[in-house]
Amino acid sequence: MSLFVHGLSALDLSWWCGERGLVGASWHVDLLLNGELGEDGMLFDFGEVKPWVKQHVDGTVDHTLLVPTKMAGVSVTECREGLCVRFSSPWPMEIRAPRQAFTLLPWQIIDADRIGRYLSEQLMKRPPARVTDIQLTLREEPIPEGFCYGYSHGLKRHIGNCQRIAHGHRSRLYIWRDGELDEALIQHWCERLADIYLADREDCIGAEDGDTLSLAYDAPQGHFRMTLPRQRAAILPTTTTVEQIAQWIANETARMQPGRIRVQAFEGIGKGAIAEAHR
Ligand SMILES: Nc1nc2c(c(=O)[nH]1)N=C([C@H](O)[C@H](O)COP(=O)(O)OP(=O)(O)OP(=O)(O)O)CN2
Repeated sequence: MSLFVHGLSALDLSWWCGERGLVGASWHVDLLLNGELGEDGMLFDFGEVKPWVKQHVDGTVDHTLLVPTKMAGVSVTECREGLCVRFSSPWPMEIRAPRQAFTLLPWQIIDADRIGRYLSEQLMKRPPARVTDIQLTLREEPIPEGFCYGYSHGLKRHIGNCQRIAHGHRSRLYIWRDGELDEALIQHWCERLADIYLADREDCIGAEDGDTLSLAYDAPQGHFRMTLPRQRAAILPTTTTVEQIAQWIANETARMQPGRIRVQAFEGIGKGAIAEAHR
């Protein structure tokens, strides 16, 4: 007998890619269980399946930076903050943060299917009674070409795991000008915000004009530090909540374009903010 749950939870995280660098990702979590029926006629109560899996993914990969430790140019060492992780290709980045901000995977590359198998294996270490096999799969939300943006960030004031300096999202973006959906504007922003790091100006340290951007903040989970090429980041005048991202896009767009601008920015799957601005 098999039991399935589609869209059981959503994962929001960042991962390091040999071609794209720091990539923000959001995935639906789907689950398939195999096993035997109990006397209650169930394989495993849906009411128990969901918190069991959600607790596991939230406590492991969710809101972390996935690091392929066997990729050439990746190094992991201990440091005062916890772990210092350095990447050299396709561009250099260093992050110092508490251990819980990273998921170290002894792989050369990261891919969604493999993460799904990894999580399935972890869950199978302590399977519920009567469950003989677990298949967890990660599924991208289908987003039309040109309407998708992806970023990484950290929210130092968040009491939960969003305070981690490099977690990210893959999301929809819609922009209207004077009530009309403006596909050219959307495409412009999606290209500008592809695989970008969004930094809060308040967290920037060091020289304002060099090629390297350094960020630092302290949050409830510990000290977070990061350096990356300035061209891989966009600096916002505020914190990078989705409300402020939507407002920043609206304000910046209104500065360049006449008319009433309305921005609907998602943060991951199924949630986000709407902001307006006009010139
Ligand atoms: N009003 C806002 N609340 C939160 C924001 C935000 O921008 N505006 N942002 C975050 C984090 O960035 C976080 O990455 C989003 O987390 P979310 O997936 O909602 O949080 P959970 O994992 O706890 O929720 P699930 O239901 O488990 O997906 C947080 N809040």
